[in-house]
Amino acid sequence: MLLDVTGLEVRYGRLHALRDASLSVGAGETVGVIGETGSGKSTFARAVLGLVRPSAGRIMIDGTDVTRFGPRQWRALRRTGVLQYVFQDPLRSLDPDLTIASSLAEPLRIRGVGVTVARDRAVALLNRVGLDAELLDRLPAELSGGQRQRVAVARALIVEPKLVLLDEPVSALDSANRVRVLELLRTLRDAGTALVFISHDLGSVAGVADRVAVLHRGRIVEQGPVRDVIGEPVHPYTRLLVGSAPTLSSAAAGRATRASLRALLQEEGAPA
Ligand SMILES: Nc1ncnc2c1ncn2[C@@H]1O[C@H](COP(=O)(O)OP(=O)(O)OP(=O)(O)O)[C@@H](O)[C@H]1O
Repeated sequence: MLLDVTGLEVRYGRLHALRDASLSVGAGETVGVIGETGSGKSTFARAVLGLVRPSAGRIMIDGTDVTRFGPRQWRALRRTGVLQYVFQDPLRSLDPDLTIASSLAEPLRIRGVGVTVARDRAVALLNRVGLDAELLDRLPAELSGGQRQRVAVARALIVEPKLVLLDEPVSALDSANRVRVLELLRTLRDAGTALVFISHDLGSVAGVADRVAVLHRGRIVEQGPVRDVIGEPVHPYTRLLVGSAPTLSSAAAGRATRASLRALLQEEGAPA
């Protein structure tokens, strides 16, 4: 397993942002994590990246138990490049003061790769994400949002990671750019890179993921192959999600059904 999370719990003070969350991702697999705002998606990403400490559970990355890693161990693990990430806002993944060429080359330069080779590799990666080499000398602010997000994906790929974690990678994009980035993610998946694709939008995830996990109030309430989860959603929250996305399934629910599912969720709703 490239990522093996078991019984993960994260608290912010008295708030349980994640409870007993278990998820594993094998080599070359794409797993979607979906849930509405506040369900704990970003907390899950932050825990896997070592940015927040779990209060219980275990996180294994490529066979290494990272649960109790300190900052120095995390830095060392990040340097191996096994795991890379892309955030919703590409400006968070890209240094605004660095040209695209420098941003792309930086992860390689840190690993001792020479300037010329790093630049050649940057050009190759830009091509791979469908961008022209003429963007190399621009700053992130001089690119469109979709171009920036593709640069962020290229930067994550330049060290040839086994696993890429993407937190809402298409949410800030218009529909044309969303389609482009989703196509790119499919290409990556087909090339054997394992992806964790976090999103509030079941529709975006469904076209890319092999499996999907549904987060609701900090718990994974359902997970399985995309086709099964969409075709036969079991948990009321998943049924509501699927029912609200009529293009995905014949299980599209009418307004009355959606209202009764919401009522059911409210009833079962222990405070998170
Ligand atoms: N640093 C923090 N301190 C305290 N509470 C936090 C912190 N970060 C997140 N939370 C709370 O934890 C819960 C889960 O937040 P999280 O950001 O993981 O949700 P999310 O599903 O990613 O939501 P969104 O889609 O809006 O980003 C929310 O109730 C949020 O208010």
